[in-house]
Amino acid sequence: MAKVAIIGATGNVGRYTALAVSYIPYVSELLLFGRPGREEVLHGLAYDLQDSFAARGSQTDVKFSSTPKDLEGSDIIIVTSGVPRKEGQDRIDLAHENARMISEFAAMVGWYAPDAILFIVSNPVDVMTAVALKYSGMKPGQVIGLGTHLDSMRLKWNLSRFFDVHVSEVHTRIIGEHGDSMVPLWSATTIGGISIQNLPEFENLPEDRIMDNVMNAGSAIISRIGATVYGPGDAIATIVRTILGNEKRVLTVSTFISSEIHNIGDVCIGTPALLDKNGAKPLAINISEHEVDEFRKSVEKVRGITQEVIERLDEGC
Ligand SMILES: NC(=O)c1ccc[n+]([C@@H]2O[C@H](COP(=O)([O-])OP(=O)(O)OC[C@H]3O[C@@H](n4cnc5c(N)ncnc54)[C@H](O)[C@@H]3O)[C@@H](O)[C@H]2O)c1
Ligand SMILES: O=C(O)C[C@H](O)C(=O)O
Repeated sequence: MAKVAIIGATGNVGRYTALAVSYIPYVSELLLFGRPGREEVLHGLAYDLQDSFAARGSQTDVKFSSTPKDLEGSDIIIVTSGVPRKEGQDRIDLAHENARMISEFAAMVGWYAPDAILFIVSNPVDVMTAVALKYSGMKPGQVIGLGTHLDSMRLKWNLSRFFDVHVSEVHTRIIGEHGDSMVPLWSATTIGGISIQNLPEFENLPEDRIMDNVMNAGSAIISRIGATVYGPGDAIATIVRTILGNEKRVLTVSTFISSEIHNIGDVCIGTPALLDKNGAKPLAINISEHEVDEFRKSVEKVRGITQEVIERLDEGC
């Protein structure tokens, strides 16, 4: 049985993530963690979750804390703390502001729970995953970000509607930045196990319109309700369940790649990775020439911003 901690549990994503994660059968303890001064809110949230557990007959223990030592013994620590973007902002605009708090939380996790899996959600998630990797001192496979898993799910949904098939019949993935330079892998997309390019409907597929929907999903939700909540929370819970259950599924998370995809790497970015109880192992894959070019651009963008953010942090700015 496992202990899962959520740093940033009082936020929009943190709250729903707590509920979604509590449905995973391997979770015996849920720790809601926040900064000092947030104890009353954390306490209220713990009470409310307890009521939910009572209502559904769950034995999961829910605790709250702002004391770093309480992170000890966690199997997974999810970080959802950070400033979210507002309408009109890009996720990248949050980089410098969120990097400082992520570096501090990562150092705390590296100290108190060095064997845990550290799972970053805060945006820009690829850059924050690299910051967390550096400042936690943990091994690359132990530090993951939500990456393009949610984007891949958004594409899956759009394709299931276009082909009019059950969503579980669609296998697809998006790699690269969780942002404007994301790359859909049409070469790795199948419907009912058949390559999408071999289906007659493929020639009418409105690729640009679908990718527009996927890329703008976050801002379309934020402009209407202020935050994305259920999509990220359930995407996070899938990844947590995969890791705790040692399920060895291949999901597209942000993780450090050295040269796995066509010799491109030295960055934390969304890439297909095998997930088990030890964390993420990026897969070496071959993709089409066009996809390689687009992925290289995405990597260069994310690597550049990551370097700038880490330099500023190292200078203490
Ligand atoms: N990767 C993804 O797909 C994805 C999806 C949704 C949200 N996010 C990101 O997750 C983060 C949280 O989003 P949200 O909608 O829950 O925001 P929110 O404002 O509702 O919650 C923010 C949380 O961070 C904490 N926090 C804020 N400033 C802090 C500081 N200086 N020190 C410590 N903790 C601090 C708050 O107390 C709160 O718990 C944002 O960065 C958002 O962009 C990422
Ligand atoms: O779009 C955002 O800023 C939130 C998140 O990254 C998302 O894609 O839902």
